[in-house]
Amino acid sequence: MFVKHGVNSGFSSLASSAVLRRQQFLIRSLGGHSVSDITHQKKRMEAVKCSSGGADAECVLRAITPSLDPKRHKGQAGKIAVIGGCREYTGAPYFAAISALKIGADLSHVFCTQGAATVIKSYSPELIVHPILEESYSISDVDEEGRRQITKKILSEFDKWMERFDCLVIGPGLGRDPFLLECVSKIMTHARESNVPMVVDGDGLFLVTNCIELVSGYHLAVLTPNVNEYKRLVQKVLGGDVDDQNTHEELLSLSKQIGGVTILRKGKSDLISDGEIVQSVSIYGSPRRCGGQGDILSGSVAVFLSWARQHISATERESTISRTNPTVLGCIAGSALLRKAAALAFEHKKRSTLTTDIIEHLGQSLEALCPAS
Ligand SMILES: NC(=O)C1=CN([C@@H]2O[C@H](COP(=O)(O)OP(=O)(O)OC[C@H]3O[C@@H](n4cnc5c(N)ncnc54)[C@H](OP(=O)(O)O)[C@@H]3O)[C@@H](O)[C@H]2O)[C@@H](O)CC1
Ligand SMILES: Nc1ncnc2c1ncn2[C@@H]1O[C@H](COP(=O)(O)OP(=O)(O)OP(=O)(O)O)[C@@H](O)[C@H]1O
Ligand SMILES: [Mg+2]
Repeated sequence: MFVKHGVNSGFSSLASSAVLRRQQFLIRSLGGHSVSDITHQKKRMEAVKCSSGGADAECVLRAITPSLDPKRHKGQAGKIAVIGGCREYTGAPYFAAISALKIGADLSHVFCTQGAATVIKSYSPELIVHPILEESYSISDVDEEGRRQITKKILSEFDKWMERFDCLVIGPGLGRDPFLLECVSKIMTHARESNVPMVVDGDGLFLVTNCIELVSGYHLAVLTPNVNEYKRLVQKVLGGDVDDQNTHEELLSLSKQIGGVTILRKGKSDLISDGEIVQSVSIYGSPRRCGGQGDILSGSVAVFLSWARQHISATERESTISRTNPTVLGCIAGSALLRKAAALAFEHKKRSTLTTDIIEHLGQSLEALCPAS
């Protein structure tokens, strides 16, 4: 074990005494690294330590959250798009998209199927909903050429908007319809070509696990697997079962194997790796495991990732935080905020705590860490 866990601490960083062991592990498990690679990794590891000697998630969250500056215009605090929502699921994309707004993004879009769109719009007038996706059942009488035309239209509709987004969230409530997933894989390819960051969750992970090239080597991609999704990823990429004795090493190898994609493994503690470092967030959350908490997380990570990128481009690369991978910072902040909000919601609602209650506490949790004025 090379990650030190602080009691109730935000996120625990690599203890300096563990750096050497970590280097040895990297050399053993990853192989083929030059001395300069290792030195670079060592620098990165040191970079994630706070000046106080023990970085914590709240410190990251505070650093990357932008102030409410009256000079800023609409859109500068973030434009997020969720790609998800189908016949079965309308809650998941709503949770992700509304969480992004509640945290402080200016605009939140949802790209979903027609049937899901009306429902999602009725949940909230704040969301901008695009009913562009199609599932196989709605085009069952369309021939091959017709399907090609539909795919082309979906892509051109999406492309009109794509470059305006600071981050995409791909997968909450997307479903597993083959035609729809095929279209979404093309959307992902376009987004990647345009360097648009993406958080892949839920059925997006089902898609990516079966077609790892979609994200492999893409440094602006974040995967947020739950226990099942992680198991499937490990089986596919590392070719074995999950090893609960070596969680950090396994996550590091998994991320490395997918070319440095950032992975947030959800669980009792959230573990985050970009193939170079491993961080854990273990702030006390809630004992309720109602569905939808992962969706809040994916929307939150998208916003914080965008803010982390803004923060890094606006500051000297000298501070500890600004030298850390923005995708990792986004994961740390998103995880910390969700857990705080879940804890607050549980204090009020106990056994009846639902995802909507947690969403209602996102603002209060953020305010406690970063007062608006
Ligand atoms: N209120 C809402 O709208 C919410 C909607 N949600 C949305 O639900 C979707 C799935 O996410 P999840 O978390 O249930 O996935 P996960 O833990 O892998 O599966 C659990 C078990 O179910 C099965 N299974 C799942 N989907 C299947 C399918 N289409 N067809 C067949 N089997 C399927 C799966 O089987 P397996 O794949 O392991 O064989 C496993 O045994 C995703 O879009 C998410 O965003 C959630 O965010 C919660 C709130
Ligand atoms: N055992 C646990 N103890 C405390 N917190 C947990 C536990 N498991 C998950 N969490 C928290 O809940 C969040 C959502 O994780 P979860 O595993 O429920 O995702 P999910 O299954 O994708 O959710 P969803 O129902 O939205 O799809 C994680 O970020 C994590 O912080
Ligand atoms: Mg999920």
